[in-house]
Order: sequence, then C-alpha cells, then structure tokens
Amino acid sequence: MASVNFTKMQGTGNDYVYVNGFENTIADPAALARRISDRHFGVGSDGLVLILPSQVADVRMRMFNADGSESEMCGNAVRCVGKYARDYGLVDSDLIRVETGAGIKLVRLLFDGAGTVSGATVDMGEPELTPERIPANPPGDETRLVSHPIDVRGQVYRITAVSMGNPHAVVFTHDIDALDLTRLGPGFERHPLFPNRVNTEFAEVISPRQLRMRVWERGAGETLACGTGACATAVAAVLNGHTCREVDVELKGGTLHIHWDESSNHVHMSGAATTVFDGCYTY
Ligand SMILES: N[C@@H](CCC[C@H](N)C(=O)O)C(=O)O
Repeated sequence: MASVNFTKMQGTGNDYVYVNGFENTIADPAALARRISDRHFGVGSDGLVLILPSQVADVRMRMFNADGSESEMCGNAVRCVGKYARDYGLVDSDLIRVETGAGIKLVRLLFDGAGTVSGATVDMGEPELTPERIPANPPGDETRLVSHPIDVRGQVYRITAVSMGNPHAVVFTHDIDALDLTRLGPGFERHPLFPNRVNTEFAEVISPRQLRMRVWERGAGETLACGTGACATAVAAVLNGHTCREVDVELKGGTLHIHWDESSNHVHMSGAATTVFDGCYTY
C-alpha cells in the first residue's frame, strides 16, 4: 500500500486534489487521478493537480482530469497553485510564475483583510483562434471558427472555437439552466471536428458586461466552473459582438472577472482560491 499527503482546494467550486511533488513522487498520476477523484470511493474531485519543481519558473503544475487524461492548462487550478505555493512556503513572493503545459503563467495573489491569500489575478496569455492550433479540423479553409455550425445529436449548434492552451467550443444560447448537459455534453466533447476532444461552454448574454455560463469539461463532465472556459467564453463573446472586453462570468460555483486586453491581446482572469482541507490518501 502507498499513501500520499494532499490538500483539497477549490476555485469557484472547481475542486481538485493537490499533491506536493517537491515531497512525493507519483509513479502513475493518471491512475491516481481516476481513483482519488471518485466521489464515492476516493477523496472526490474534478481531478488531480501535481505541484512540481520547475527549471524555468517558480513551480510547475500538471493537471489530470477525473478520467485520468492530462490537460495542458487549468485556470481555476493555476490560482490555487499560486495560493498553495505561497501558503506552504514554496515561494515568498506575491507574484508567482507557474509553468504549465501551455507556457508560463503569471499569478498575482490577492489577499483578504486578515492577510490570507483569497484568490489571484492570472495573465492567461493570448487566446488562439487558428483551427490547427486549437486543434480543430473544419471541412473548409476557415481561418477562425466563429459562430460555426455543427451537428450534435441531430441538432445544429453554432460554436466559436478558442484555445486558452486547451481547446474550447463556446455556444451562445438562451436559458442555460434548462439544458440537459449529461445528454448533450458528450456529443460536443467527442465531436469529430475536435481531434483531441473539447471543453464546451454554454453561455447566456445578460448584458454587455455580464455573462452566465455552464460547462461540460473534457474528461470530467459538468463542473461548477472552468477558468479557461470563462476566458474562452469572454473572447468568443467579443468576437460575436455580444459584450465589451471586460466582463463578469457567472458560473454555478461563483463569478470570474475576465479582461481581454486590447493592446497586449492577453486575457486576464481574477477569482477566488480556497483551501478546503488537508488529508492523507492510502491506496
Ligand atoms: N477546469 C479547468 C480546465 C480543466 C481541464 C479541462 N477539462 C481540459 O481537459 O482541458 C479550468 O478551470 O480551466
């Protein structure tokens, strides 16, 4: 039997088990992600995040979805990694460089009145819109997929494809609460347009500064929030002429503030990061 110390953290309700890779070596993180994420037989989470030493940044993060697949990037996790690194003494700065599968992200910590790290603002970098870099395989020679029609379960939906390091398809619709994502989500996730599968956001425009969103995540199903998904949705909303470049995105687990900066083309995301509990998992 093996055992590993972990910290359960959540950002806008998107919960992961965080393991300190400075102290632990995990032989098979994909298998551990599947076991530990199970909400009945494990700790219960949307996946597993390893916090590791980095040659090029302060820390490195690897994230595994609940099905064991590894993603390039996770917006809610990168804020929590910043908080973890500071709270557990891996760094002593309020500005943390986190190496991810989608490059180095700059995490600026936010504090509450008592001096506790309560969240972060992250420079998420530039959105990628080119189909081959999402990746997506449209039938024609489109250079962007904006309001692009696809058939899912016999119905046509208009998707806007954006990569924030990981692939997203954004659908603008009405009454997102009425959608049956358990039925719809897998049809988007495994649509042949997306060779590496895709995360899908279903968004409602409330005003030029406010969106509501639900997400079906690649490898995890419906979650309470998705940070990269909120960034992709904000970018898609601008491209479709629905909102201005600075918006609040309301998710089931809370609100993320997103700003797609015109001069740098970088997307900035601000939101909470919270520790739930520490534990030891035996497997
Ligand atoms: N919840 C995350 C994204 C996690 C990875 C995603 N499911 C994928 O496979 O790309 C976020 O907050 O960005």
